[in-house]
Amino acid sequence: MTTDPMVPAEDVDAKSARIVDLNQRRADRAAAADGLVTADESDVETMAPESVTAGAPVDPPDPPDRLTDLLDAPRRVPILPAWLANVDEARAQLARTMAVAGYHAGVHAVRSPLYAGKVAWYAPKGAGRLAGRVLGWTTAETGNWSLRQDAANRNDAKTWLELDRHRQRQTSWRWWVTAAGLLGSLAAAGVLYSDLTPWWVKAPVLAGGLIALARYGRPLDKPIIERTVVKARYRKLTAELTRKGIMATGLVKRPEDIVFPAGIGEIRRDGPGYLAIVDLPDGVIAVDVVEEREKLAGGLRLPIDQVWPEVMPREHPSRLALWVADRPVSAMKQPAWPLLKDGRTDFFKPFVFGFDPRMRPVMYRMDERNSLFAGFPGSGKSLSARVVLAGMALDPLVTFAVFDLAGRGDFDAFEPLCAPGLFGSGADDGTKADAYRMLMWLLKECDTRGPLIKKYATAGLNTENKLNRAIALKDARLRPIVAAIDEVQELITDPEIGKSAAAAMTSIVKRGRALGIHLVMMTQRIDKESLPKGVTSNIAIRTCLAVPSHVETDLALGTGAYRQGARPTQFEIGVDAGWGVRVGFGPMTSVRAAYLDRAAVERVCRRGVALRGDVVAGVDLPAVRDILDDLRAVWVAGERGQHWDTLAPRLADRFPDAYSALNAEALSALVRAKNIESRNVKANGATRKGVYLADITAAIEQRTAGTD
Ligand SMILES: Nc1ncnc2c1ncn2[C@@H]1O[C@H](COP(=O)(O)OP(=O)(O)OP(=O)(O)O)[C@@H](O)[C@H]1O
Repeated sequence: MTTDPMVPAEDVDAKSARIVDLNQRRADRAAAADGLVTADESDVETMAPESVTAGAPVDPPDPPDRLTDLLDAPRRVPILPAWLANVDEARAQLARTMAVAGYHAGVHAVRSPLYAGKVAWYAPKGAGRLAGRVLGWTTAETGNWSLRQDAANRNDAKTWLELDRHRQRQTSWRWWVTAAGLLGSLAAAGVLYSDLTPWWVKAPVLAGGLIALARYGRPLDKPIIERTVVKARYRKLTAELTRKGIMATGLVKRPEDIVFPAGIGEIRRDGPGYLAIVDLPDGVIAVDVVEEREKLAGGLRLPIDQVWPEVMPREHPSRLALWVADRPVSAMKQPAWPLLKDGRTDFFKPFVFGFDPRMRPVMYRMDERNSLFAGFPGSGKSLSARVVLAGMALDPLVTFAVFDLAGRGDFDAFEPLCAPGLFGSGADDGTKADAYRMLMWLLKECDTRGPLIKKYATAGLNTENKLNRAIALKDARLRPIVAAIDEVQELITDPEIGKSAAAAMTSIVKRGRALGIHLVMMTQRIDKESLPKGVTSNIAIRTCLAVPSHVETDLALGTGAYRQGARPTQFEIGVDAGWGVRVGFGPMTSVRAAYLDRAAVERVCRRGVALRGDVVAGVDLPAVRDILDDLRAVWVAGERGQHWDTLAPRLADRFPDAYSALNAEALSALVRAKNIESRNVKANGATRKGVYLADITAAIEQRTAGTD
């Protein structure tokens, strides 16, 4: 119901109506809009605008200058600068300073012959120019001559004579000064030239004098020393600039609608850049601005790599965090990985994985999680995952299993950490079969670990039925396992073992989490076949590196990730290698893994082997099974044929080590790979897909005949 806000509701007679002169009312409203008269108060369409309270200034503040301000200042500058208070920081600062000094010394040393040539060329010119200047001053001609000339041109003899008299008065004493200066200079030169002056005074004074003369003699636009530093494009972010940038996205109509929220909206330094937090107007959400990052960067007149708009997790969707770096982030040098030279990690605690655009450390955590690294070839998946494995090498309790199905050798450094049978590198069927066998071993571990952990939990080593460090330390059978598979899509899409491998992985990521089993998977093919939902949806930590579209983003990070602001699509392969968007541990963040080259990884792995006392315990891998023999072993006498969905559980019951995750589809794929057809089988009163015993027997006989 619409009511007149100026009239109390009880006074309104719903049936009554006012007779209004419409022409007069229109004229009034137009005049009111122009601010000429106040519109009629009883006009329901006329509203007094709410009073607007201007917020506090948000630009970075100037330092307080009054004593009371200083005393009341809520934040104080630390007594020691941050880089001095922290030993690592101080060391890094010193190293940076030395590196910069070394660089400049080198650059100028190489150019020194050029500089010497320039000095030799310009110094005589400088000497001539200096002599001319001194002479001009001594004779008092400088300035006076042109004035006299002017008087002469005007035939003004009186002025000319007056000017000349003035010049003579000046020059009479100046000659004395010049003569004294000349004598002093000659004496100084004599002392300098004599044996009284050691060479180490002579040389720098002479060089300094020549350089000074050359500087005086050179044209203004021809410096002697070349510029070696091109200053980075640096912009201090202000409220005006922030508004300008956001306006450039075209999403907001009026700059004043972009509000800096009280308390947190003050633009401030944050790492090597500025951070602004803004509230966007109604109907505009932060993701929209993230989407328009290019236009935003254009509005700020900065390279895109310097502009990092972000959605703020746990805030309302219209709140945007805009971080503007001092330099393009890809050109910034990342801090070194803190575990590079020493230190240990703990499977059950976070460790540093990489750094965000603001160069803040980003942590990684292994317990109760699994990992996925997805991205296009060259995006940096293998190197990113390698940092996770390198971190785990530094926990002596961790058992390793690593399979590199690309076979490029990115993971060779981890071989000494893996038990026999748990390392493989190659794009061949043998390596795939070994990786599959490793999955069977993990399934077996899932079966045996549960009851053991339960026993320790009841004994008071944990309040939940989950593996913790105390239990892992107590029982060698319960050491945490980190199992990595690079190019996992090769295994998942294998026509023979792919289906059962995917089923095994689904089971492992679901069950192994609480049992201290962490699967790390890497893939460059991001589609439904290579990344089955059953596997990915159960993986907690997912990192999506450079990908071409929102489809891959959502497949890798989970449905809706793109809508929530994940933009791995903006990373460029090559320049941005190693950058990815990560979800699953802390808020969604852009992170670049610490850069560890092959030598660094090898050093870390050697430390890992030493931490394990140079001993890597063997594991009890399940026997290699033959599916046809096993099917025969579970066949019930009298059956001609049987359905896949009956045979799969039979196999799982009889040989749990190998088949506990097997489903009908995976079994069918395994058997079809042996050239046996999947056929309609009538059994137990129903017809479904399955296999006939005769076909199995024939295939076995054929195989035996072939090997004889
Ligand atoms: N964190 C990083 N920092 C700097 N450079 C990196 C980083 N990660 C990767 N790179 C660079 O990117 C290159 C490719 O990395 P990587 O081999 O990990 O890519 P990939 O995605 O695994 O490729 P592929 O799918 O072909 O195996 C590396 O050789 C390295 O030069």
